[in-house]
Amino acid sequence: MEPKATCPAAACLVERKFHVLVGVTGSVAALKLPLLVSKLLDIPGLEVAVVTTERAKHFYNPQDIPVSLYSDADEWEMWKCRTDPVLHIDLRRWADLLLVAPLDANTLGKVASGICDNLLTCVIRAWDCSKPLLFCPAMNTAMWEHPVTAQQVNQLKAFGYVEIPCVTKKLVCGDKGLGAMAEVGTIVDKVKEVLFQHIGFQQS
Ligand SMILES: CC(C)(CO)[C@@H](O)C(=O)NCCC(=O)N/C=C\S
Repeated sequence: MEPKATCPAAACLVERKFHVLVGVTGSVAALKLPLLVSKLLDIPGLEVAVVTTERAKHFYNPQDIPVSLYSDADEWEMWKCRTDPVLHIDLRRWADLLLVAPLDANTLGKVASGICDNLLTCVIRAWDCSKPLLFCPAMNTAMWEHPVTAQQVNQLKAFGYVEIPCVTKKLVCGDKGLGAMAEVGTIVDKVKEVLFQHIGFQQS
């Protein structure tokens, strides 16, 4: 995952790219994934990879995702015996920032309670909390308004994860209300903000 330096000295001279791992889950807002990845790639110095849940695959075409796209099967393809790499650990090491967009109601619940039954939730479960984790909730308004949602969003914030709040829209099912994923521009601006903070730390 890391660029191979030709020699140790060169390693410190190579300004490696800032690694953004995008997690995508089974909200209809996952149809925005190609646009989100495209806008992130417009930021100089970023390298992007995607981890998808199985349900998210219903909402985008993998041919529209021009970066590495990992799913549950990849973990099991890679690991056959004890000396093989563990994909969710490789990914948590590779990533400097994790952006879960959209975070659907199901995965919100899993993350809030530590369930890790797929590649994405395993990456999150193993996440190094010294690195930024940003999440973009997206779900039907009725789901958003259920009292468990606020409890679980607050639990993720208590972990130190950063919420990019959902917005009010006429949703695809016809309901009008909160639950729409934040606009892609808002999400990308937040990533830039965190990135510049991070670089600021590096340069200080
Ligand atoms: C899809 C998009 C981005 C179009 O603007 C917007 O409606 C949205 O974020 N919806 C997510 C909410 C959701 O998952 N609804 C599921 C049932 S209503």
